[in-house]
Amino acid sequence: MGQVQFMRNLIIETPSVPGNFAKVAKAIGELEGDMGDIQTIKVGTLTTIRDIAISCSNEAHLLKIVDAVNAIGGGISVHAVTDDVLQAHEGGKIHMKGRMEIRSLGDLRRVYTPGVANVCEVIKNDPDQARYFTGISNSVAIVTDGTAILGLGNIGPVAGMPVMEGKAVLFDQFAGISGVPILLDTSDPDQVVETVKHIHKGFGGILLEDIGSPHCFEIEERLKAELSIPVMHDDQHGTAVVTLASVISACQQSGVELADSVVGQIGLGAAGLAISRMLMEYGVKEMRGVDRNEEARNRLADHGGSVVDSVEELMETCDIIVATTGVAGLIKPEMVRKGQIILALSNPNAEITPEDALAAGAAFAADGRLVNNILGFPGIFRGALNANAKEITYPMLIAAAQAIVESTKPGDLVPHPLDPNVHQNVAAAVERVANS
Ligand SMILES: NC(=O)c1ccc[n+]([C@@H]2O[C@H](COP(=O)([O-])OP(=O)(O)OC[C@H]3O[C@@H](n4cnc5c(N)ncnc54)[C@H](O)[C@@H]3O)[C@@H](O)[C@H]2O)c1
Ligand SMILES: O=C(O)C[C@H](O)C(=O)O
Ligand SMILES: [Mg+2]
Repeated sequence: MGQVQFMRNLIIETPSVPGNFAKVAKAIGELEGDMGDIQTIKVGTLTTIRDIAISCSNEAHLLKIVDAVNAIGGGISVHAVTDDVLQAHEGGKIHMKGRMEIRSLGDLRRVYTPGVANVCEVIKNDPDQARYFTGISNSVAIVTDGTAILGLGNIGPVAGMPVMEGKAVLFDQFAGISGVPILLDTSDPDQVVETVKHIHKGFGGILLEDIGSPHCFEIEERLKAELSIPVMHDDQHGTAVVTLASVISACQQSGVELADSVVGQIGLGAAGLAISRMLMEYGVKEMRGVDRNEEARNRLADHGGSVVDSVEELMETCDIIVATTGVAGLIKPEMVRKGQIILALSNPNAEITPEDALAAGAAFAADGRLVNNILGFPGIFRGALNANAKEITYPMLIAAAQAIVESTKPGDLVPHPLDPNVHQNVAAAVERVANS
């Protein structure tokens, strides 16, 4: 199947006779539609209605699938096409909720005035008490300027809000952290730094998200230096942690020594430079990189990596390939060398699909849906907040990567993102290092 960007649900009616659903599945499969969740909405005496999630390449591809299902005949028909992804976003994905219910006047007086004044006094007299008597130490600001939303580019912070809300949902579910999106209408490093400094008191940490390069580097460095709470740019370090973990697992499983491997990075922006730096810090034989932007190439060289001239040259000369360009289909199957490990991490569409990379001879291949910073940032912040850490350091990040490797089942590259153990293990490892 080609790149998956288009997700819709087909509401399909079939006569309630065994074998009819198989006909539908065959028609969809023959056109390379990828079936997801299937829900039976109604089983009637005469007909059955199912809601089938489909991933396909584009609208034209979907229409072909609909036509093919309708062409089966015998009473099988597509009733409607719905957009479950859009529906799931109606009203937004997050909501600020109280942790206490107010059922009586007594509750009201405890939660609100006059009782609350006493707590304000306690904090005024000893500001550290805010850690216990407010939610500040459990809240992380998710800050974006909208300049590098996934691989969609500079689409602005409001269009990027669904991604930020998504990160907030993940923070809540996997780490019990309140993630609060902050949308900035400036990308100027001075203004971003000033703004975040002025709002940081309400948060225990700052997650910078989808802020483009090169301004993301200056913004993160300055905020880390000026704030005494953990600051992390997810696209840099969250991604680097998960990439390091998947590279370690791939090497372990294919009997390759990472220390003897030449690793090639395609795209040296926020994610690519951080991945290169982390792999060099961990220890690889050589780190090579390519980018269409000269400044980006120079940054890799400044950090000790070697620059090559083309994607083709990189593909020819490296054992392990990581790509973070935002350009779908950049790696052609004919560029893949037998036995290579290929992590094409751009979202929403990869530089090469894992299926195509494996078919072209890769030993291991994954995309950005699998190797995703979801496995890193919730646990990293949980661990840092638990330890009351003032910053997130390299040793904390390496410990997070090792915890991901240890949580990975044999045969897999990374753990399943819904496995709660991985987030707990990452948090525990980060907390341990922060406290040491
Ligand atoms: N899987 C994950 O967890 C994860 C995490 C972070 C970013 N990403 C993905 O990585 C991509 C890049 O994100 P980013 O934040 O680093 O963006 P970025 O804009 O900072 O970096 C992209 C870099 O790719 C380079 N580039 C673009 N086209 C190129 C080409 N044809 N050849 C060589 N270089 C090229 C650009 O010059 C730039 O330096 C996005 O698609 C994003 O979704 C994935
Ligand atoms: O948001 C994701 O899925 C991962 C990453 O942060 C990205 O920008 O692609
Ligand atoms: Mg991102």
